Order: sequence, then structure tokens, then C-alpha cells
Amino acid sequence: MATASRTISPVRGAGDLLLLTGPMFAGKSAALIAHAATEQQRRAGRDRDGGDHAVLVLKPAFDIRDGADVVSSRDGTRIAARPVSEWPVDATEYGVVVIDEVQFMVAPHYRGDIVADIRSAVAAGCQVVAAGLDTDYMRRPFEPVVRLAAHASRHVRLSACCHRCAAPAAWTAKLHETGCRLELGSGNLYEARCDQHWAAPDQMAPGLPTIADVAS
Ligand SMILES: Nc1ncnc2c1ncn2[C@@H]1O[C@H](COP(=O)(O)OP(=O)(O)O)[C@@H](O)[C@H]1O
Ligand SMILES: Cc1cn([C@H]2C[C@H](O)[C@@H](COP(=O)(O)O)O2)c(=O)[nH]c1=O
Repeated sequence: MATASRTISPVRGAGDLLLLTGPMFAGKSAALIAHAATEQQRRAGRDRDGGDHAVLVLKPAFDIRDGADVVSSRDGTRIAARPVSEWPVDATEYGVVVIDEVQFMVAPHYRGDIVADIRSAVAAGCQVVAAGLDTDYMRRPFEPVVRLAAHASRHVRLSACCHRCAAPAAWTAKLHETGCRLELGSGNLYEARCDQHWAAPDQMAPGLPTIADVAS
């Protein structure tokens, strides 16, 4: 007697886009990694190829902050990722495509239009999860992220804790002006700030204690 095939691969339903935004330190990468890991586990047991073509994790090749081929969160979690500077031709072979730091996917770091690329993947049936900063250190919108919001079936805006008072922080502040809008960095150059404590680099109050200073 013939046994029924255990699975069909790749599993393909209706595509959709989940967008995760917020300032730095808000947990965007942590949420993205958790989502990718859950989908990898769920689909590994279900897909005929053991999940090899289940989840594709992408990051901009420009972002080498924590290693070229990994997405990592400040909470210590990490996941292997493919660095890209254009949309990969095999992306639609995957059921789920997860993308971190989508604000960097613009010229000269990315060839093409990331919003159009993601929309094509969704139209082809991929579940896309994208994370990125919605605003820069001057609170100016990051264009691809704001455009993506118009196409997201779900949009979750996360907040961080203000580095100055621990209140919910919607903004990122840059500690000194360098003249670069796109500049890799972490706590050395940026802080999460609430409405009360956000300031442009040239307006930074010197000597203001951080929550770390207050706690120690
Ligand atoms: N000011 C802060 N506000 C919130 N979380 C912080 C802060 N500073 C450090 N963290 C840590 O950073 C983690 C989130 O980091 P990460 O996932 O890298 O965020 P994002 O990708 O949004 O920058 C939190 O779970 C927490 O452990
Ligand atoms: C505000 C701001 C940030 N960046 C850079 C700094 C980091 O390398 C990333 C954000 O990483 P995270 O995972 O969200 O912490 O973006 C920038 O280039 N320009 C900015 O205005």
C-alpha cells in the first residue's frame, strides 16, 4: 500500500507582510530572530526538504556591525543570515523571508527598490517579516520603511527605554554629529530617548546622567 507523502514543499499560501519598526534598542531584531526561529522549527517538521527552504533571513551587506552573516540582538540571540545588496533570485523558493535593517536597503547599499521587491515576494506567496528604523537620529522618516508601512498587513511599532529616564522611548538620538545619515553604531553613538529627552546632536545637554549611571 502506498504511504501518503508526509508533506508538500514549499508550503505556499497567501503572502503577507509583517513590519516591525521603532527606535534603536526597541527589540526589533529580537522579535525578528524569534519569529524566524519559530518558523524554522515549525516548518522543519513539515516540509519535505527538512525545512532547508523554509526560512530565508536577509540583512544588508552594508551592516557588518556584529558579523557579516548573522543577525544579532542585544538580548544575546542571533541567527544566521544572508548578506545582500540586491534582492536574491531564489527568495520566492522560501515560504518565509525575514529581513533586518531594512532602512539600509537603499542606494548605494542596495540595487533596486526594496519596497517593490518585497511586494513582489508577497504577491508570489511569501510571508515577509521586515524590521527597520522608522526614523533617523533627527526624527526624519526612513523612506523605504515608511513606504513599506502602507503595504503591511500588520505593523508593530516597538518602543525602547529612554537611556536618560527609562520612560518609553520612540526616538533615537545621536550623541555627536558626524555628518552621516547612515552610520553603523550602537551605544557608542546612539541612545534611545523619550519625547522629553530626545535632542539633535548639536543640542545635547552635556553631563546628563544615563539610566546606567543612576542605577550604579
Ligand atoms: N534602552 C534600552 N531599551 C530597551 N532595551 C534595551 C535598552 N538598552 C539595551 N537593551 C536591550 O536590548 C534588547 C533589544 O535589542 P535589539 O533586539 O538589538 O533591538 P533593536 O533591534 O530594536 O535595536 C532588549 O531586550 C534589552 O535587553
Ligand atoms: C538612528 C540611526 C541609526 N543608524 C544605524 C545604527 C545601527 O547600525 C542601525 C540600527 O540598528 P538597530 O538594530 O535598530 O539597533 O542603524 C543610522 O545609520 N542612522 C540613524 O539615523
